Amino acid sequence: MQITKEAILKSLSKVQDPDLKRDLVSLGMIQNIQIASDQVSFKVVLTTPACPLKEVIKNNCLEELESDFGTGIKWDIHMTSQVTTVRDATPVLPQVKNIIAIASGKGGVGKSTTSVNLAVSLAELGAKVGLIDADISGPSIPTMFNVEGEQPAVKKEGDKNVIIPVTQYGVKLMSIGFLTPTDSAVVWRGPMASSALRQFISDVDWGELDYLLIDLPPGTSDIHLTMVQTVPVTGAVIVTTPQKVALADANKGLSMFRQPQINVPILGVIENMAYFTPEELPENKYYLFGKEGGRKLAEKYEVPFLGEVPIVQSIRESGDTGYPAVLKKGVTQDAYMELAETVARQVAIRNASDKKTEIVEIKA
Ligand SMILES: Nc1ncnc2c1ncn2[C@@H]1O[C@H](COP(=O)(O)OP(=O)(O)OP(=O)(O)O)[C@@H](O)[C@H]1O
Repeated sequence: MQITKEAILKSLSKVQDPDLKRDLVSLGMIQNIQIASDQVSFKVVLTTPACPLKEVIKNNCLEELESDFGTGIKWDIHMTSQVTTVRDATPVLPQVKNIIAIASGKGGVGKSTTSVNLAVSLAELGAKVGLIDADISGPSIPTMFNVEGEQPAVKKEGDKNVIIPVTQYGVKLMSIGFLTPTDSAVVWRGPMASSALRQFISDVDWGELDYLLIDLPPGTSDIHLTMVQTVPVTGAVIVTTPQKVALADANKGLSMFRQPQINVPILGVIENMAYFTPEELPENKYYLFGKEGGRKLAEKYEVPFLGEVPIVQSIRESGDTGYPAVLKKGVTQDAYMELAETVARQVAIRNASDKKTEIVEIKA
């Protein structure tokens, strides 16, 4: 077969993205084809940073090309990535590709710990990441990032004051905790917290982001409604522990996003504290709170199970010292990096469905 751009595209249209179940050409992933006499180069633009299927996709491309054009050509395949979005026409945060709500039914299941480690893992994978701490019940993110007591700077843009987020470990941060002194006993009323969240969304200079994570308060609250009324959310991640009492509440949290008038897609369920493991003996697993509760919740609602994180002493210590567990080599780093890859893949799968999430208008 003669080598032309069209012939190369025809050959590559036989290669599917295993997650998105569509061919690379119709997904627009093949770019910048350059043909020299016996050498061809092109880019494969994947939809997630550090896609775990990178090698599989590259090999599948090579196989199709060699079967159509023989083995005499040097194929220079450059694997790169660009996070996808269905938020491109939205007036609120147009430069933010994906907004991910992190929710839980019950307090204390490790939602903030998971949000922090997910945000840092996504940044470690090469993505541009922001994190909003909207948890009025205990804004713990400044502590978990070791930026307690920091004050975000403010700059003028025209007549508007714009807040510059605090950046730590490659993640841009805004927290309700930055607005109150560390030891103060300010009780956040719903309307005050809602107005702070609205400000975090519209008055903060987030710049370009691949993922903006929002750590919500536990349960269902005014804050959840403010979020979906202020900004179209790409999807929600539900964090739960495996025991019955936590699962009962996680059911409610998950159902809230599913209500027809809210209609935020569920990206999946994360099971935190899935089992206890001593760090030096990771093959020993003790199912303190029961086994696979989160997985069963995901099955019941037919949503993806995103993964499990064990109870490890160093995860708690990392939260307290403000140096996220994912930054230290070991079982916890592996668990969080894998989780982040899975979340990024689910975002790409959700975006390939092309359905936009709309801002919710709730009638009083
Ligand atoms: N996998 C884990 N292993 C060990 N400790 C953990 C793990 N996940 C969370 N923790 C610890 O459990 C406590 C509660 O976690 P965290 O504050 O993240 O929960 P939360 O669900 O955000 O709570 P809330 O929403 O009520 O503020 C913290 O001390 C945290 O360090």
